[in-house]
Amino acid sequence: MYKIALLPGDGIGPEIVPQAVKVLEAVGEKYNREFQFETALIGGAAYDATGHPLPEETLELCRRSDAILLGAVGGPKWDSLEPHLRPERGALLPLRKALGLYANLRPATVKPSLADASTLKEDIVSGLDIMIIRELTGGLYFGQKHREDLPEGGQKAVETLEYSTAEVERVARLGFEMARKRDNRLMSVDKANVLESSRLWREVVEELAKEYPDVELSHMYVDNAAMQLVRNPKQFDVMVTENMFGDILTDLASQLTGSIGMLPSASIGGEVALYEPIHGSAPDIAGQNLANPIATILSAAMMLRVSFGLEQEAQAIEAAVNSVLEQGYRTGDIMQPGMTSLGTVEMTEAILKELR
Ligand SMILES: NC(=O)c1ccc[n+]([C@@H]2O[C@H](COP(=O)([O-])OP(=O)(O)OC[C@H]3O[C@@H](n4cnc5c(N)ncnc54)[C@H](O)[C@@H]3O)[C@@H](O)[C@H]2O)c1
Ligand SMILES: CC(C)[C@H](C(=O)O)[C@@H](O)C(=O)O
Ligand SMILES: [Mg+2]
Repeated sequence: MYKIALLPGDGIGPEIVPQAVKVLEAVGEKYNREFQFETALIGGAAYDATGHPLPEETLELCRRSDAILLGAVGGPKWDSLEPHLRPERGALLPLRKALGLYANLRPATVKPSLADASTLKEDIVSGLDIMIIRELTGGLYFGQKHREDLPEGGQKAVETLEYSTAEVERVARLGFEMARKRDNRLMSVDKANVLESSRLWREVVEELAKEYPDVELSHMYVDNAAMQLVRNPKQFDVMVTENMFGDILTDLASQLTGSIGMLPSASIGGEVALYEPIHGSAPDIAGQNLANPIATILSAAMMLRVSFGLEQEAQAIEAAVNSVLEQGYRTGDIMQPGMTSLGTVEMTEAILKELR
């Protein structure tokens, strides 16, 4: 029996997480696996109910679960709260930190039938399969932050960007290990021409490379990496980068796959892993049955593979998703002429039909 903590959160979160649950239940029935779900509040929803975006009970549930599935947090309703009470800074980041989830795996793969949904030309993206590893508990996000009033009026805002050797080494090691499981190529992305933290990053990665002579290591500055992802994304296999660069590059990469609604993620490195789509709470489409549930459903598939070692079950979900897309079913974000437009729930039903 696998205990899964569900944290739907805000916006489209409470719409998409139940879709992934239905898919997990169907997989459980088919392969005779038992999943037990327990739901907790996080983000704005938790703030509204308890006065804090990350209640102690939520953290405690996560700690005694085998894996966590999160929807998304945040939205305009909570944007003017004090930073420590905001869903992003008060819940999501502290949750990742508290659980020690220092590596975030974000695979950008273009499904065979979706190559023409990309903003790029089909031949540039078809067959694309990149694994971006984003450092998740360091860098600017977790540096010191403060504000100062200036004598001449106005303020100064300060954030520090810090990385230690150990922080770089553990995530880079994961990059090398991942490269070994794939095409033996690792691209480390930094800004070593300007940032001291990136100079250290590069030195540590270079040093570690001695342990992985079979892996072809390259370095690229982040500005160039953004450009190369659009110019010729298939040059990449595994990429590893720091927190903020990874945040930005993965939203960019998601568009190569057709939509941000397609890109799942796994945050690992601690005792219990967290799975979530890379997108946010999409307030503009929330509550309208418009959200693409596939990123969350594929995050559940990653959970089966990475946390539970259920490879066959994970593949069954991925195959069902591919098959539904091949049949021409689309949510609004990946809609193309001649295809059948479905809502969040109907897309899930189509996937469930394939799965059963
Ligand atoms: N992990 C998280 O919880 C997370 C991640 C990113 C943003 N956020 C938060 O979400 C809120 C909104 O942020 P944003 O608008 O910058 O980013 P967003 O990812 O929520 O939305 C960006 C655009 O993509 C669309 N989109 C996102 N997910 C979709 C899906 N599944 N199906 C179809 N379309 C989808 C949205 O409609 C919107 O047009 C903010 O409060 C932000 O801080 C949370
Ligand atoms: C909401 C925000 C804090 C978060 C991040 O920047 O890590 C999000 O953009 C993500 O990609 O998961
Ligand atoms: Mg992001």
